[in-house]
Amino acid sequence: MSTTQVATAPAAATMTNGYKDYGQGDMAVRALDGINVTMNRAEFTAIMGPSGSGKSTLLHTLAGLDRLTAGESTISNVTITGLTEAQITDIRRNHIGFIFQAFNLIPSLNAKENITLPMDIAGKKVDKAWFDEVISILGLGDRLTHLPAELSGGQQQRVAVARALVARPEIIFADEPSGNLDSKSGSELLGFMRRAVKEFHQTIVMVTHDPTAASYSDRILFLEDGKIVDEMLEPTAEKVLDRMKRMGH
Ligand SMILES: Nc1ncnc2c1ncn2[C@@H]1O[C@H](COP(=O)(O)OP(=O)(O)OP(=O)(O)O)[C@@H](O)[C@H]1O
Repeated sequence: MSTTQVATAPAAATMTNGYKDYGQGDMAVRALDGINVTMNRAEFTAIMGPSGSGKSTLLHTLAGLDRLTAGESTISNVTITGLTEAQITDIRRNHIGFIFQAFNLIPSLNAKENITLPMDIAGKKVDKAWFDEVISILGLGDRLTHLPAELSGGQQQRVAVARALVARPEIIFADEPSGNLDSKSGSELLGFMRRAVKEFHQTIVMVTHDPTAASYSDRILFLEDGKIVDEMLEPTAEKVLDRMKRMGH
């Protein structure tokens, strides 16, 4: 290994001077307004902020689902700004996992097939021991042959989480992952995501409106009008609620 590789501890994802404008002229909206952020490996970051502050836009541009108007972003030390769509798709397949509120499970595939689908598409071999560990921790062992329609909401969400984790992506982006779940399933899911960060050194970036969900993270970034206006380390639900009250939302 060369000394340069030893000397740098690359971030899972970064954005430098990120701007995103939607629309033109009078209709133009600046959704991101000069974002500088580093998502460190093995860290769980939550993104909070009022409706329209740019949370989803930040998640989508970091994940290469949408392009910045100006600025730069990296995944796994690769600058994705300026790559072709095909190259970005390749980076997404190989380095990124997604957990969205709509689970996006394929109705005709059973749980196991849904979980391994991204790896099958990428032509990657599934690590059997790791697969078994994820399934066991998520309690999905006896549900693997079920179709999504035969699973509860919480089980479907756990399948979506397993799908994101099994490939061991560099980084997982989650948009309100516990949004549709009852509070017990939601806290189980968030507890598991936290465990994936602490025990398996997974990197997770999650958008949420929920102070309790955000309290599972290591760090919260607060967005307002497309800018990061504050950061909270080691958050608790009380601290987050208190901050939201002080800021008037
Ligand atoms: N495709 C689009 N075309 C035009 N404007 C958009 C588009 N997507 C987002 N915007 C605008 O950009 C701004 C930021 O939107 P974004 O969805 O990132 O906010 P958010 O913080 O995720 O909001 P919410 O909490 O309501 O989901 C908003 O003013 C929104 O109306």
